[in-house]
Amino acid sequence: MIIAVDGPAASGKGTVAKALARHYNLPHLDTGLLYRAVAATVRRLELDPSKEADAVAACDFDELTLADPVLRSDEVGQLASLVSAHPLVRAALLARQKRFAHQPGGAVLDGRDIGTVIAPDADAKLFVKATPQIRAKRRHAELQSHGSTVSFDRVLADIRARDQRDASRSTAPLAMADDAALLDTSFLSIEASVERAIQLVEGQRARNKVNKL
Ligand SMILES: Nc1ncnc2c1ncn2[C@@H]1O[C@H](COP(=O)(O)OP(=O)(O)O)[C@@H](O)[C@H]1O
Ligand SMILES: Nc1ccn([C@@H]2O[C@H](COP(=O)(O)OP(=O)(O)O)[C@@H](O)[C@H]2O)c(=O)n1
Repeated sequence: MIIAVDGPAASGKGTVAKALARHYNLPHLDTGLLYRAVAATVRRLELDPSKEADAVAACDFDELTLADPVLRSDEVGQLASLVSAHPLVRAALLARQKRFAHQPGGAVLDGRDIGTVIAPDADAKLFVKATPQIRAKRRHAELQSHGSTVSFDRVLADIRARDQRDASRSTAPLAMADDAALLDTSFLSIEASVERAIQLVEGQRARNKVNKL
């Protein structure tokens, strides 16, 4: 079974995707980490994130970069949203994500374009959302817990800028797939979000079975 989980920054998609992977015993890929690794590599090599060729060169990043805590920073998140808008960067990361999604037994992936581009054939698709204020509050708390001193206003402004850039780019913009189920986590605890996500996946699986009859 392939489960696609998409949504904007700090909506809770990673939390839900990890919990679904545990529940269904499936491997999980946080695709945002790939774009963050490209961004961190651009920064380390002092390349220009606005130049497509520079960003493409960084797609050949060292695998160890994926475990670097710097990937979680607000700055790298912003840079990731810049480099991810280049069509050739998306193309360079496409095969790896498609392979992960279509491995035997299935997988759970979270990102921006899983249900629309990486796995349009997914058995279940969720689009996770929450208000910008709530997402900024969660991300701010998360960054603080990792020692960051970034202000709440800065995090909120960055989230809004990233939402705008991710939704308006021409290649694979952040968008809810027509056949995705919406999960608004604004007023749900993590436990309630996960419970609802499992219900939605089960609903989609039941619908698929009926459609196959
Ligand atoms: N429903 C929720 N209620 C409160 N906090 C949440 C909820 N879902 C996620 N979080 C917290 O918000 C932060 C961002 O969640 P995460 O799943 O990483 O978001 P995303 O993958 O969409 O960026 C994390 O610190 C996470 O623990
Ligand atoms: N499938 C994906 C995943 C991430 N991204 C980009 O990578 C950036 C960082 O993604 P992320 O999922 O790590 O960010 P958060 O939602 O965790 O804040 C996003 O702002 C997107 O620009 C993308 O374009 N497509």
